[in-house]
Amino acid sequence: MPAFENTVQKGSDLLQRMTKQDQAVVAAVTLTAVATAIYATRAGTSRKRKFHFLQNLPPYVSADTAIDGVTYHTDPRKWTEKVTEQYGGTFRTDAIGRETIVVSRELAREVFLTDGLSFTRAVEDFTDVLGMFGIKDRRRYDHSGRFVTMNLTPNLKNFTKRVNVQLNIVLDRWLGDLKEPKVIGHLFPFVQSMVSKASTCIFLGDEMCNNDELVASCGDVTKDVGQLLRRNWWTKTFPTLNSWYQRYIFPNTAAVQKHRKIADQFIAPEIEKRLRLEQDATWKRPDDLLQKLIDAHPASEDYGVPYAQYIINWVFVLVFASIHTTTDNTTAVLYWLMKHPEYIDELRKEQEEVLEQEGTKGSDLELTFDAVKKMAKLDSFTREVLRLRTQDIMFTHKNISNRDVEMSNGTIVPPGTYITLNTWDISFNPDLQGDNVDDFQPWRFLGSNRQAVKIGEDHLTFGIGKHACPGRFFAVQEIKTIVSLLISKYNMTAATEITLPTTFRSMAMGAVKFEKRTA
Ligand code: HEM
Repeated sequence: MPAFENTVQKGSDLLQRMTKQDQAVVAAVTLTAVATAIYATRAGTSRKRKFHFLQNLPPYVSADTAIDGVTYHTDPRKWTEKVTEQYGGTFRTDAIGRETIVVSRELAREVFLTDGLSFTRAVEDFTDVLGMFGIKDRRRYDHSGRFVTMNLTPNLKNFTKRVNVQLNIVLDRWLGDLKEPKVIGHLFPFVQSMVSKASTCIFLGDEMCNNDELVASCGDVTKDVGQLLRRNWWTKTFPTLNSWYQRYIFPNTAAVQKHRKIADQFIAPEIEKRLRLEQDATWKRPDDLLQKLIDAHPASEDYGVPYAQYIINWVFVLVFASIHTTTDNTTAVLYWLMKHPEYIDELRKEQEEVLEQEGTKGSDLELTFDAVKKMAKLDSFTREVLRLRTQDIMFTHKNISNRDVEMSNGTIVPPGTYITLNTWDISFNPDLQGDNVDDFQPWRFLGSNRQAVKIGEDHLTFGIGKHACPGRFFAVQEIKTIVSLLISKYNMTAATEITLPTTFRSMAMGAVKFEKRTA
């Protein structure tokens, strides 16, 4: 018997003689050895990259490097500012948890528009929400942008009415008739219940948005799935294992299965019901995105998974893109307002004037689509908050091609590596944003034709280019409607100190007191 086969045979005999516990120990040791080898190889590669003078790479600045007393972790905005002053616009860092090249504002458009550089694929490398939710063949959902542009945005006028009805239901539940003032400890859950109820109404229809379990699931699912990663710190340490784990292990965890089960229980029968009713010529098609998804994807075609599953996956593609992002930004706008309550009166005055002009004052539905659109001060306020939130480095893209991508300033992005935008250089640049960039100036964009939905190199919250967020019209409309409703109905004041976030990834904090407005 040749030596190799001999060794394999001996190994196999040995394994068979072992107890179950011994076999488990051998398996664990082997797995650890493989993982350590992968990690060591990656760490070696990353160390090699740090010899930038040998490879003509930009300088490397670790997130732990203190510059004038600040590290990325203690003050991301200041750190980015200091690094930019010291090293220029282009540098490399590990501040996003993996090594990336960071480039300045001149390259913003190019990063978003260059073929081979992908924002979505970079996001997936860090948090593969769709994969974790068990959506495997994700290229089938690549036309989500087109779907939203064709089916959500053109119907905003009609949808705003229904959004309003749902928002009022949630307000009644949380605040009732407010005989006594009420303090809400953190605004996020309150805002999330409004956004998820309103979005469920538009996505799944008027009937299903009365199902509290389903609405709560749509609200919580993004956070619950995201938290799986945070709880498993080691997935960050071993990036290769991370992707594998996200796709094959997380979909089976209780947190994900809970949301899948709720969707199967409530959405699947509704899809089947609608398919049956399609045969009935007198049936009135519901006006919601679920119906538009069914219409756009004929049940007779093969989608690789059962039809109801496919449509449910689509619903969750939309839920993941919209509910958490809108909640997060609405919460931010409200906290900025609590930090600067001196602007509430001006916003209320604008509201009164617009409602007078629109002739809706005092009616059941005061805040129509047109009324909310006309609130220019509120729009500028919203955009100013979005500017101040994009304050350090963001929008990591990955080179998904198999060749080097050369940027116009000569920076090389090797295949499989990351390039990130220096958003401090964009959001705090006087040429792009005007004077006093460090200050909160809510009317900064008033009368300038730079609305919150107007994307460009000076406003990157929604991306730019062919994949720019198609849901931004709905999102901004929702943010403005929620703020308008709250300031018109309640007197809101800070009940504790309000702290504003220092990075896009962190959140404002503070309790807010609500009192019923009498006038
Ligand atoms: C304030 C809330 C929101 C923020 C900050 C936001 C931000 C973004 C960003 C940065 C992108 C990627 C852009 C790019 O790749 O260049 C994106 C894509 C997308 N967003 Fe939003 N979004 C928000 C709300 C929504 C809403 C309400 C929807 C509605 C369903 C939505 C649907 C989508 C879709 C479908 C895409 C993928 C577009 C494509 O790949 O072509 N988003 N969003």
